[in-house]
Amino acid sequence: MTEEHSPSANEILAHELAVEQAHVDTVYRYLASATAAARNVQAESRAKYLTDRADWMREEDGTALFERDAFAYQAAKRLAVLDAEHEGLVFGRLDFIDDEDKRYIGRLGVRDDDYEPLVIDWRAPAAEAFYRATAADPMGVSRRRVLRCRDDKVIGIEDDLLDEAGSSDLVVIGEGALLAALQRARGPRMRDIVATIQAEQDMAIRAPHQGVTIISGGPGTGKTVVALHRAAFLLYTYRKRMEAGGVLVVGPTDLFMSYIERVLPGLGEDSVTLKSVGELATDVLGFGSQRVDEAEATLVKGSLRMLPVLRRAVHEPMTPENIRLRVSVKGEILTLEAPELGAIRREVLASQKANRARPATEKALTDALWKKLPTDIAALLDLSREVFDEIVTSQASYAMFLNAWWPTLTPELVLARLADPALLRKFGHDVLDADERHVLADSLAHARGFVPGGERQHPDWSISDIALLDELAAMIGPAPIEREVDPTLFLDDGTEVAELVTLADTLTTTREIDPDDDGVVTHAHVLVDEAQDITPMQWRMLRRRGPQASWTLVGDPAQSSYPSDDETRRAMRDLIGRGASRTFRLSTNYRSPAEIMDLAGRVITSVYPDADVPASVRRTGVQPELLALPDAPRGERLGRVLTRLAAEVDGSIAVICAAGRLASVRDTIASMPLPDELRNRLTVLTALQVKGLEFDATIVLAPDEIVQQTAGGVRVLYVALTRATQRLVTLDLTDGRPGAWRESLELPANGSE
Ligand SMILES: Nc1ncnc2c1ncn2[C@@H]1O[C@H](COP(=O)(O)OP(=O)(O)OP(=O)(O)O)[C@@H](O)[C@H]1O
Repeated sequence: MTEEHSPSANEILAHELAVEQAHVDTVYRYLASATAAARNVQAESRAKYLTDRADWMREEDGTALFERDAFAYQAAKRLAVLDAEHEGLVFGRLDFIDDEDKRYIGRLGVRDDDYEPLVIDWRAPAAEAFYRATAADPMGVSRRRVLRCRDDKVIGIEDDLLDEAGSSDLVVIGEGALLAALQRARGPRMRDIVATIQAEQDMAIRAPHQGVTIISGGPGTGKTVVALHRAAFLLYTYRKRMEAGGVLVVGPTDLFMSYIERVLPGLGEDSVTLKSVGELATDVLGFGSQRVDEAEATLVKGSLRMLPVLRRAVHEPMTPENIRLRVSVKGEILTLEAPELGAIRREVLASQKANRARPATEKALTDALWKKLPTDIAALLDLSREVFDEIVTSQASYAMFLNAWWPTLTPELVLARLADPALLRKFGHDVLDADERHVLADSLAHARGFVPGGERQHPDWSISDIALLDELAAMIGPAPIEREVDPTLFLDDGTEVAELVTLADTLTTTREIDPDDDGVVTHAHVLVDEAQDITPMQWRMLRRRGPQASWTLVGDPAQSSYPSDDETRRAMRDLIGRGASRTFRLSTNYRSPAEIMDLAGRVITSVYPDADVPASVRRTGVQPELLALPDAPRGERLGRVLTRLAAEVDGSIAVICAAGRLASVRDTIASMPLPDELRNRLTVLTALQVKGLEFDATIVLAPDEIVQQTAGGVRVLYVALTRATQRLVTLDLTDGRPGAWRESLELPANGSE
C-alpha cells in the first residue's frame, strides 16, 4: 500500500515560486529580445513600409509593427529608469472565478509576439480589479496574488482569496501583502506601493485629470505616495497632454523632495518636475531658498495683506518726494513738479508693468513738457514736436532724472526697501499693525541696503520671501533687454560709420518680447503635497505656474504650520474657482501603529476637535514612552535612550526638536560616544523639517518648545508625534515634570530614564 504524499507548506511554496518564476523569466526574455530588436528594426521597417508598402505589407500590419516597436522603445526607456533595487517588473497576478485565464500586473506593459499581454501596466483599466476587488465585491477575481521580486527573481508570494466558494483548488500563501510591506524597515527614500495600493487609494489615483482633485486624510494615510502614483497614472493615461505641458509635483522642503524622488523612477517615470515650495520660482528669480522664518514673520509674509504693501513699494519712486523734472529747451525752462510726476506715474502703471513701461513713461513725460511750452513760443522757435523731443531726451539732466525716477527694477531691490521701517510704515500703515511692521522689517534686516550687482549677490532670503519676490517679479515684469545706444563708430582710417551691425545684434534687437512672457515655466498638471501649509501668497505663486493647469491638492488641515485658516481657504477657493472638483478622503494610517496614533490623536483633538484622525492598520503592543528628564545631565540620558531604541528597531531613528534647539542637540549628539552603526541610522531634525518624512523610531525632544516656536503650534507637534513606524519616545525637558503639552491629557510619565 502506498501512502499518498501530501505536500508540505514549504513544498507548496517552492512549487508556486517556480511557476511564477517561469512566467517572470518569459517576460524578461521577451523584453530583452524585443527591446534589442526594436533598436534595429524601427528605422528600417518604417522606411521600408513607406517606400515599398504595396508588396511589403498591409497598412494594419505596418501600424501594428510601428506600435510594437514604439512600445519596445518606450519599454526600454522606462525599464532603464526602473528601480530594480527593491521590487521587480512583475508584481501581481489575478486569477478569475469563471475563467481559466490569469492576468499578470507590472510596472509596465509587456506583450508577446502575437501582441498578447504577458504583463499589464498597473495603470491600465484592465489592472483596476487588482486594486479594487474585495471579498464583498470580488469583481470576478478569485485570487489576488502579490509577487515579491528582487530584480528578476521571485522571492515571495502573498495571496488574498476573494471568492472562497468558487476557488477551492487555488493555493493560498502568506498572511497578506500589505502587512508584509508595512513590517519592512524604512530606508532614507520612500518606496512605491504599486503592489499594495488599497481600494480607497486607487480611487484617488485614477480620478480624471480635469479640474481640481483634493486628497485629504490624517497622518500616514498614504497621501504623498498616492499623489505620486497619481502623477504616474496621469502620465500614462493622458501622456500626450501631460508630457507636452509638463507635470509639476510641489512639496514642503528639499529634504522631502529627496525623500520622494525615487518613487516615480521606481514606477518607470522620469519626466515629472519635483520642486520644493522654496525652489518654485527659480524659473523667474534664478535662485531659491530653504530657510524658514520665525513663526510671526511667516504669518505676515504669507498674508494677502502683503499685496498692497508690495504694490506701493513698486509704485513709489525711489527718488525724494519733492523731486521735479527740469529741462531747458532753447532757453525756455520747463518744469514738471512732484504732483504732476505722480499723476504720470500712476497713469502709466495703471496699465503697464514698471519694467515694460519706460517707453510709455518717456512719451508721457515729453507730452507733459510739450504742453508746458507756450504755443506761440513753439511757433516762434519754429520747433516741431520731433525736434522738441530730441532736444529734451538728449539732455544729461533728463537722462539722470529718468534713471533715478524710473530705474529698471528687480524684485530684490523692491523687497529690500521694506527693511526700512519708515518706508514700511508709509506702504503698510493701513494693512499691517505696528507689531507686524516691526516683525517684517526685522526679518528683512538682512536685506537692508541691498544693491543689485553689488558685493552681495543675493541677501539670504527665506522661503516666505520667495513668494513675495515672485509676486514682485509678476508686478514689475522682467528687466528689459538692454539695447546699446548706437555709438558712432570710427574706422581706422577715420571714416565715420553710422552703425555696424553684427549677427548677434540683429538677433537681440529683432527678438520679439511676448507681453505675457515673464519667464514663468507653466505646467499642465500641478500636484501640491502638504497643501495645508501653502500660504495665501504662495498659492498665488503656484497659480502662476499653472494658469491653465488641472490640479491635485493633497493635505491635512490638522497638520498645518500656517494657522490663518480663513485666508488660506479663501486663497484655495480662488484657485479651485467654479471648475470641477472632487474630494477623496483616506482613512487608514499605514505608518504609525495604533498605540502611537492614539496618543497623537488625543493631543490634536484636545485643541482641534475636528481633526481627521485616521485608524491605524496595525498594533505593535508597545506604548509610546513619555519621559521627563531632570535638568542635567541630559546628554547621557539621551544617549541611553538612543542606544536602547537602536537595539529595538532596525532602520532609521530621528531626534525631532524645535528650531531653536537644533544646533545644541546636534552638538550634544556629536560629542556622544555612539557606535558608527547607530550614527548612520540617526538624523536630528526640526519639527518643520520632518513634514512628510518617516522613521522607524523617533524621539520628540521638548514638545513644549515645538508648540511655542512654530506658527502651527500643536499642529506641528502632531506632525512630530506621527513620524514613527515602530517606536515613539517623548522627552520633556521641564526639570522632571511633565510638559505642558500633556498636562491637559492627564498622561503620566511611563518610562524610567
Ligand atoms: N497601500 C499601501 N501599501 C503599503 N504601504 C503604504 C500604503 N499606503 C501607504 N503606505 C505607506 O505608509 C506610509 C505613509 O504614507 P505617506 O507618507 O504617503 O502618508 P501621508 O498621508 O502623506 O502622511 P503625512 O500626512 O503624515 O505626511 C509610507 O511609508 C507609505 O509607503
